[in-house]
Amino acid sequence: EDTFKVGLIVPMTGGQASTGKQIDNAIKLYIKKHGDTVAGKKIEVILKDDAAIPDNTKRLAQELIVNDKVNVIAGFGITPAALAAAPLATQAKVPEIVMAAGTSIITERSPYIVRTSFTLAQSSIIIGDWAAKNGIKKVATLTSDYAPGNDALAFFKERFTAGGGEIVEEIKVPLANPDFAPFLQRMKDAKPDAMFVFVPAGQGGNFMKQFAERGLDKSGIKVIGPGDVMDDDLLNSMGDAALGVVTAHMYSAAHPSAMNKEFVAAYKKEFGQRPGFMAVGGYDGIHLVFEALKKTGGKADGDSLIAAMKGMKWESPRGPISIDPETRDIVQNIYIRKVEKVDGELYNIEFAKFDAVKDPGKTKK
Ligand SMILES: O=C(O)c1ccc(O)c(O)c1
Repeated sequence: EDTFKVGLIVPMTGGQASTGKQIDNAIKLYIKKHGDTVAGKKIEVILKDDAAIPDNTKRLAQELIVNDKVNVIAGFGITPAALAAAPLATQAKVPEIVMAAGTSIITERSPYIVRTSFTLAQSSIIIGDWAAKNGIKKVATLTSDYAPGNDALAFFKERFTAGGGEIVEEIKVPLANPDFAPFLQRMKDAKPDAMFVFVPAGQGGNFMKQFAERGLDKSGIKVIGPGDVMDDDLLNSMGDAALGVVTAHMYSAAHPSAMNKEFVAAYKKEFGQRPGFMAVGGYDGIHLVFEALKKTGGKADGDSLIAAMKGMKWESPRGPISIDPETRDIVQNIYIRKVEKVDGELYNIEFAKFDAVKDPGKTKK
């Protein structure tokens, strides 16, 4: 009666484990700072590891809803996991808070889905325009072969070619354990001005390692993309090969706001490493749940919570954000950033800002 249960389903093991760990850490940090009681209810987070396998996600969501009677389900490290839970959210009228996955269609799959992460379309249109306007003429693309990679590719390509750019090579790599080496050799031979890269969180370190091993860092081929490949939790271990990489994204650990400085310091103190963008999706996702419950005065049914979440606005470590009342998707600033060394550490330094970007990928406008 006076508990409010959050069923948190994230990958804590397997190739996407860094996503789950960042989200779990961020939620712990949020609750440490804000307490665990809202509108007279004690918030209980029940963590489940789906290893980013959608069949697991579906089974866990079902168990959490039916047995544990959770009030919301949250997390969802990859798009197929978020989609697998959508019919259950609809059927049970339980809000599904997407804290990580980034394919545009997700929020259209259930009226109970609200997203606090990002869409690939949001950042890919911006890097597409930027590339065309900044002397990049030929681009080879390398994208992870599943829904968010396809969104990143489609939205980048549309803007970059509209701006006069040419795509000279398109390579798709498998989501699980990709070996980039054979593709990187082809990239080197194709001699594009830049490589547009989308790999999900957790894979950027391996990508940059293989990039440097094949000497591409000295080939004059620039790396550009959405910011996933330069995730802050791995960036500092990539070495100088990452210097100069330009990406568009919603979060940098170097975002110069007072709130972010405090967030980064507290996260580092607690967990011994930098937060990445997945941590911020989790931090804002739990904030959304807390604030919605405050706004309903403790009414915990799905319809009241979703109504409270629509149009909500707040300041995040990433900057000002809101929930689009029409689409339930996140509206946020997208920053263009360049990897630079500051006090001996690598950071994505923001140098341009696009305010309040809505997801450009909705089929219903
Ligand atoms: O599956 C996804 O939607 C998705 C998108 C972007 C990421 O960086 C990621 O780790 C997962």
